[in-house]
Amino acid sequence: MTATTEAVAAAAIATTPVQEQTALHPTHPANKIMSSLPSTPTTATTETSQALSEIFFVESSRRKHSIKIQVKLCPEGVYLRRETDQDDHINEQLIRIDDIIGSRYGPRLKKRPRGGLTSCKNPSGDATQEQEQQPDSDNSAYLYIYAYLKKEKPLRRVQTLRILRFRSSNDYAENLQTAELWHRTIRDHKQRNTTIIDISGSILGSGSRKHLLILLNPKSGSGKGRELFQKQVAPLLTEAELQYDLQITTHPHYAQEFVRTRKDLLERYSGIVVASGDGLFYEVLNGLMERMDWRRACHNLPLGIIPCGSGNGLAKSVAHHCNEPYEPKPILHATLTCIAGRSTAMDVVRVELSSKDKHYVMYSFLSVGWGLIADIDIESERLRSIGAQRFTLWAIKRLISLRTYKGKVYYLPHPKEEQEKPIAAAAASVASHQEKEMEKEAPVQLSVEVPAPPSRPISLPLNLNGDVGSVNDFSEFRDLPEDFNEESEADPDQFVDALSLDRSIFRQHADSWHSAMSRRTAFYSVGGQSIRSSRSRMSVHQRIEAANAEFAELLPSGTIPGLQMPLPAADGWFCEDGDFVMVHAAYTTHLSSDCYFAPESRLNDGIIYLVIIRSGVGRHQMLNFLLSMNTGTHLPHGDDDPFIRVVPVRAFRIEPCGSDGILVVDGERVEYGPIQAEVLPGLINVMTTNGQ
Ligand SMILES: Nc1ncnc2c1ncn2[C@@H]1O[C@H](COP(=O)(O)OP(=O)(O)OP(=O)(O)O)[C@@H](O)[C@H]1O
Repeated sequence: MTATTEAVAAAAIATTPVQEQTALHPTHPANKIMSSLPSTPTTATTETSQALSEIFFVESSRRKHSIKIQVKLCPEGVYLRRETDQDDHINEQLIRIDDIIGSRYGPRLKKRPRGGLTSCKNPSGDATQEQEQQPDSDNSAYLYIYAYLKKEKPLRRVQTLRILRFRSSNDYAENLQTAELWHRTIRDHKQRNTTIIDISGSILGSGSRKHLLILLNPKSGSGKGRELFQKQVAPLLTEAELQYDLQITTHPHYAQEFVRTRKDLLERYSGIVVASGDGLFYEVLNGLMERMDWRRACHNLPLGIIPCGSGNGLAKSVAHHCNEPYEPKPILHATLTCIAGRSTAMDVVRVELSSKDKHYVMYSFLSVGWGLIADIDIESERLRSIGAQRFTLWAIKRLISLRTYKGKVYYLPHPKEEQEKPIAAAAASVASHQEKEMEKEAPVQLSVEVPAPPSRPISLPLNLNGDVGSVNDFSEFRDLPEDFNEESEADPDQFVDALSLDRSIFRQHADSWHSAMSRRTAFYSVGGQSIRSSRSRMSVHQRIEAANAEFAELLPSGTIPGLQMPLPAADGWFCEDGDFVMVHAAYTTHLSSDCYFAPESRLNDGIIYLVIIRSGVGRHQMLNFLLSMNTGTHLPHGDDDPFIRVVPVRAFRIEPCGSDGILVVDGERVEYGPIQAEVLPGLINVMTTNGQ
């Protein structure tokens, strides 16, 4: 079939809804869009990179005149230009290729989409008999184009369906061929638009036709995960023609194990989507990090989140990053983000914890908290049945009896912060303010019965022993463990076991792991044994180097000393010692969908925002702080506030005194004790709409 303007007279366009069209005068600048496009109808071409263009007609029994619509399909999207017979009224619309999620072609859908089809006329204006035909005898082929147009003020996505009806031929197969060509062209334009080639030349994102892995926690949030998925997510995936494998978790750690052990993860999947809360995302991230090929997995498998949980801090942060709407349909909007086929690098934070004789390493993406917010989060769990009100109630309770915690907070300022504002100067200024403010705040402090703030400067560089004091050079370096015995034999299989990243082995020997990566040591030691092979001709030092090189591949190398080691002043560590109401570190903008905690944060800025609130802060100020967290106006500007400070850092360590308190990582409680964290910039990729 040759599709000419006449031949396409028997095509129809129907729209749902039509509110996207704007009335334009023929001389309106937007008309230039159309004139700059290829003008001849090219439907019959087999080269899908070319623009397709055809004239469609809309017939309405209510209208006297037929409406002619020129439709052009170009790499930029679908342009529709509508003219009435009088030719004095033109509407024009561009549906951007980014806003189109997919299309489908074939016979008319049995279930008529909302808005329905509009029957058509041919160019001569004769009413067609076919419009009255039953679907069975209809030889038209239909193309359904699914789009979600982005609108500002208020920011939203408007669901839009365009239906093109092809019936130039009496032969259904020929009409279908034309519809298929349009469908294929849309798909090609979309793929070309979303294929991301990274600096190493490899293809990321959904340019490929691999499956998506979707992990769904049926128990998350209100426990309606399955239902929400079926109703809101699956239809969009179908419209986007995305193939996916759905894994429904059956118990805690299911997702972590699945991701850790699935052998063909990289070969089969183009990305992993978590349909759940932040807890399951944490599992997936840590499962990936426990894989031997973690580096490739983190790089090649973008992670997406569809918020079915109760907190949903990451989903909100991603929406914020891409300037995408979130409420009132967070699941719809997040699904659109996951199927957009683009990704952005995101920071991960490596967290080390130590409690009694145990030592853990975990990877976090949201926050680490100690003190007030962590307490409210965890202690209010007992009121879960009353919903989100539990936070407000518990916050009031905790404000009335404001608790403080004694300990030390160390931090390594982010280089940007160091350049802009020398931290020691800032600390001195905070200290002098603090002295002045102490007098004003004194009555409130008494009434809340919290200890007075320390009278000495609160941030000072550290010496070698980790004590606050003068700066000394750090020069200690050991390259062999003291007990290293060149002649000792070890079963090479033990080496393999140690590298298998079995979680129990990993945690059991975590000390050795992190010390092998520490700057201070460069030795490899597993469970007190040194590894050697009698067959090897390598020197001890070569073997050490080789083992260390292998370690470097196995886990992201931290750059800060291990948790048991002192923090070298030469590397610029600072320390605050005293009583704290809370210390909360955040690396995404939102801790939950309504907690805009770190407004300055960016997904991949390599910065941890450390919010430190010292004892002595007034209850009224704390109340304001908590109430303004949802608008992001809770943090003081500059260094004027003597009690509340925000320090952009690369790494930090908290050493709480005593054993009574709560520590949270990504909103989940962890064992109470020393904890340190370091940002690993841009370690993973998360699905976004803009790929920036
Ligand atoms: N089938 C399951 N049954 C019970 N618990 C599960 C199951 N699957 C996963 N989990 C666990 O449930 C925990 C919480 O899940 P998730 O984070 O998805 O929901 P949430 O707590 O409601 O949301 P948020 O973390 O955003 O507050 C996870 O840490 C995970 O280990």
